[in-house]
Amino acid sequence: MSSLFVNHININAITNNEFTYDRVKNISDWILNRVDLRPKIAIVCGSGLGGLGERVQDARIFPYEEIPDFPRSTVVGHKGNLIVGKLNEIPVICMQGRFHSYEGYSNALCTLPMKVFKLMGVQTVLLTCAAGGLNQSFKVGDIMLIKDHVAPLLWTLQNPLIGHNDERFGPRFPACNNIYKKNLRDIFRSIAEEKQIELQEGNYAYLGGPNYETVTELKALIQMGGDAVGASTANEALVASYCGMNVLAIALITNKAVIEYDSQDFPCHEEVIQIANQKACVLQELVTELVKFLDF
Ligand SMILES: O=P(O)(O)O[C@@H]1C[C@H](O)[C@@H](CO)O1
Ligand code: HPA
Repeated sequence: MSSLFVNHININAITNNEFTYDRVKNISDWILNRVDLRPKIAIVCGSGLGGLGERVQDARIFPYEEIPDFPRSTVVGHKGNLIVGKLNEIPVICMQGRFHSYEGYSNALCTLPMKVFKLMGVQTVLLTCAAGGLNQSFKVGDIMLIKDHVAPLLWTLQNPLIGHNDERFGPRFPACNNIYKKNLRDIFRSIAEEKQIELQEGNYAYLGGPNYETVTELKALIQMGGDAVGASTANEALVASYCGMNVLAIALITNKAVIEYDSQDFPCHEEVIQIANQKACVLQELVTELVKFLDF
């Protein structure tokens, strides 16, 4: 077993057979037994966006390596802490760092936290990520509300719902035409308007990474309806929605995808982190306000 991984989970398991109800319940109970709060909102912090976790008050911080059967964060800009506490007085559980398939994790494992949230009683999942802008009208630093996704990787055996289906999580054949809830997007938009923060809305194209995309791939993603491209979020949104939780997802445009052949511009993770750090406070402000409206 690689040193990156803890406990008994086979991280190469492609299907969700590895992540049985009992195993997920064990993780959920482990967390619930250590906190008094019962958060109904979960927040996932994307690359460079973990600062949100520092806003959580009365925080109980669990490094991922302490949580049984939990993977570890290996990416720069992802601290690897699960935080339970209050944001703007509202109980939340916050992932300071997520799991990506390019880290060597199957998508079933990348999305395991969504099932843990479900068994903890979470009702709304708020996903954040860094993404490259495909839409030519987007600027670096823009915030994009995700309306829908296109996810070629999830058309393959990397779909996290493949394998035995336990109906206690969700249905065998979940509908996916309404994952990113309009009412939540409307709330988020009105908060942004009130704060006079410009907001974009569009579709997130998901690929597995770790390489950035070729020009032809980027053109194909645009043809498919993508407005921004990234290596996370769609897999989590799929599983959260399958589990019956409400999903709101926000992408910070950290770079413009380079869509010209022979360009000497190149995307890089350092730039992604740098822009995310610069713009994180705007996103944090919006999310901090938002949670007040999500604690139904
Ligand atoms: O976790 P997110 O989706 O925010 O991370 C993005 C996508 C890649 O993991 C990485 C590329 O720089 O940042
Ligand atoms: N492509 C893929 N993932 C990303 C990008 C990108 O341009 N920017 C941030 N995450």
